[in-house]
Amino acid sequence: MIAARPLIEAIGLSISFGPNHARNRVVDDVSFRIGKGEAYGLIGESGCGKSTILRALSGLNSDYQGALTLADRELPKKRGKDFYRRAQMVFQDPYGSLHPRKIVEKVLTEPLVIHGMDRVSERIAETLDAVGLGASFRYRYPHELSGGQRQRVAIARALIIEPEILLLDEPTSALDVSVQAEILNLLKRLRVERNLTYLMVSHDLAVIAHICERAGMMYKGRIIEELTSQQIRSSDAKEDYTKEFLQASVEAVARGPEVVA
Ligand SMILES: Nc1ncnc2c1ncn2[C@@H]1O[C@H](COP(=O)(O)OP(=O)(O)OP(=O)(O)O)[C@@H](O)[C@H]1O
Repeated sequence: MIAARPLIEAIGLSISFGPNHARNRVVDDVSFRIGKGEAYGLIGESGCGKSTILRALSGLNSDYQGALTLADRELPKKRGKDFYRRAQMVFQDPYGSLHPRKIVEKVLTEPLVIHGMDRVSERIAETLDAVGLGASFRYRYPHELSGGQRQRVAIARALIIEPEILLLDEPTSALDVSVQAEILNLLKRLRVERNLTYLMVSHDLAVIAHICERAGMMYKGRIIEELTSQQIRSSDAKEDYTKEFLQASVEAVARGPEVVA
C-alpha cells in the first residue's frame, strides 16, 4: 500500500554524469513514494543507478533534475542541518565510514554536538545498548572492533540524534555472511521500535524481501516495476527482466538472508 501522503517522494528524478557533449544518464525519470514508517527498497544489478539515487536524496550529489520531497516539501539542492536531523545515512563499508583515530564515544558525541542535543553521555549509553553494544565499547577504537560491531557503531551514529529516516546503502554487503543476518535483524527491530522509515538499496533480493514492504526493480536507470515483499517471495512479476531477476534469486529469497534466525 502506498501512503496517501508520502514522507519521501522522488518525482521524475534524472541524473547524468560526464561532460555536456557526452552526458551519460544513469538515473532516468525515476519516481517513487515512501510512506511514513515504511521500508522501501531499490533493487537491481550493479550499475543500474541505485546508489546514485540514494546519494542524490542524501544531499551528496546535488546535480539532478526532477524533485525530491520530504513531507510534501521539495528539498533544496543544498541540504540544511534540519534535513540531516530527520534523515541519516548508513553506508556499505563500516571500515571506511569510521575514522580510525576516533574512539566510539567521540564518533557518537559529534552528531549530538552538531545538532545541539542534551544528555550526551546518557544518549551514548542508551544508543550503544539499543544496537547491542554494551558500555565497554564506548572507549574502543575502530580497529578493536569486528566488522559487525563497526556497522553497529555506524547505525548508532545514525540513530543517536533520533532521525525519522534511515537511508541504507547496501548496509550488510561488506560483512561476513554470518554477521549479515544479525545486522539485518537489528535494522528490522529498530525500525519497529522507533517507527523509522527506510530507503534501502541492495543488489540482494533476499535482503530487500527481508527488510522492505515494497521495492522498485531498477534496470538501466529506471524503475521498471514495483513489487511488494510478498510478490518478491512468490516471484509474481509482470516484466520479463524482473521475472528473470527473481528467478535467479528464487532460492535465496525462499531461504531468507543467510542464517537469519
Ligand atoms: N560520480 C560519478 N561519475 C561518473 N559516473 C558515475 C558516478 N557515480 C556513479 N556513476 C556511474 O553511474 C552508474 C550507476 O552507478 P550506481 O553506483 O548508482 O549503481 P548501483 O546500482 O548502485 O550499483 P553498485 O551496487 O555497483 O554501486 C554506473 O555506471 C557508475 O559507473
